[in-house]
Amino acid sequence: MTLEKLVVAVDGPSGSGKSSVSKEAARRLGARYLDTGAMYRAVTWHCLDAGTDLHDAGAVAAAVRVADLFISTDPDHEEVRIHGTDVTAAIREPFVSEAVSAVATNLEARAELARRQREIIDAAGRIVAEGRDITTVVAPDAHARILLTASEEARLRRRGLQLGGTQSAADLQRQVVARDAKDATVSSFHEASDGVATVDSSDLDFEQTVQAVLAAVAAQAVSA
Ligand SMILES: Nc1ncnc2c1ncn2[C@@H]1O[C@H](COP(=O)(O)OP(=O)(O)O)[C@@H](O)[C@H]1O
Ligand SMILES: Nc1ccn([C@H]2C[C@H](O)[C@@H](COP(=O)(O)OP(=O)(O)O)O2)c(=O)n1
Repeated sequence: MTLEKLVVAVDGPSGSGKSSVSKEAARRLGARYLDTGAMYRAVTWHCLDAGTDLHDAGAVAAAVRVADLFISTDPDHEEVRIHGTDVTAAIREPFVSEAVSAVATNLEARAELARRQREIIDAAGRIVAEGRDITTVVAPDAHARILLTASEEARLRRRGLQLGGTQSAADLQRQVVARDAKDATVSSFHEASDGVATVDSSDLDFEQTVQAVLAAVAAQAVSA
C-alpha cells in the first residue's frame, strides 16, 4: 500500500502547525516531506547575504532563477543548502522571517520556485508538501488537499513558545500577522478553495492535529 503514489498538499497561515504536523503526517504515511517555505527562506537568506536589494524585483527574480538550491525531503533529516552553504538553521532566524515576503510577493520568483516544487513532488512518489499555494497553484491535483488553520491567538502563542520566549509581542506580530497579511496579497491561504478540507487546530493538541490531518487524507485519497 505504501508503494502507491500519494501527493498531499497542505496550506495555512504562519504558526498553524503546517511544518511540524505535515512532517509527522509524512512519517506516518511513509512519504517524503517538502517544506516550500524553507525554499523562500533560503533565497531570502542568500539575497541578504549577497547584498541583493530586496526592493529590486528584477534582482530578486534573477537571484531565484540562478539559485543553486538543495532541500532535503527526508522527514527525519532537515537540510537546506544554497550555493553550497548550509542554511538549515539560519533560515529560521527572525531577520529572515521579517524579510521573506519580499521574495514571496515577487511573482517571477514564485513561478520559478513553484516550477522547482512541482519537479520535486513529481519525483517523490509519495510526499506531503506544505506552504501557502500548494493546494491551489503548485499541486491543485493532489490526492488530498488540506487547509490547516488556527486562531491568531493560538498561532502567536505557538510561535512565541517555539522561539523560546525571545521575541516581544510586537516582534511576533510582525513575524506572524503582518507577514501573513503581505503574503495573502499573492496567495489564498485563509479560506479553503473548492475541494480543500479545513482542519482547525486552535483547540487541538499536536497529536490530535496529526490525527485530524491523517483522517482528512484518508477521506480524500482512497490510495492512502
Ligand atoms: N496543534 C498544535 N498544538 C500545539 N502546538 C502546536 C500544534 N501544531 C503545531 N504546534 C507547535 O506550534 C509551533 C509552530 O508550528 P509550525 O509547524 O512551525 O507552524 P507553521 O509551519 O504553520 O508556521 C511549533 O512549535 C509546533 O510544535
Ligand atoms: N508555498 C509557499 C510557502 C511559503 N511562502 C512564503 C510565506 C512565508 O512568508 C515564507 C516562509 O514560509 P514558512 O512556511 O516558512 O513560514 P512559517 O513557518 O509558516 O511562518 O514564504 C509562500 O509564499 N508560498
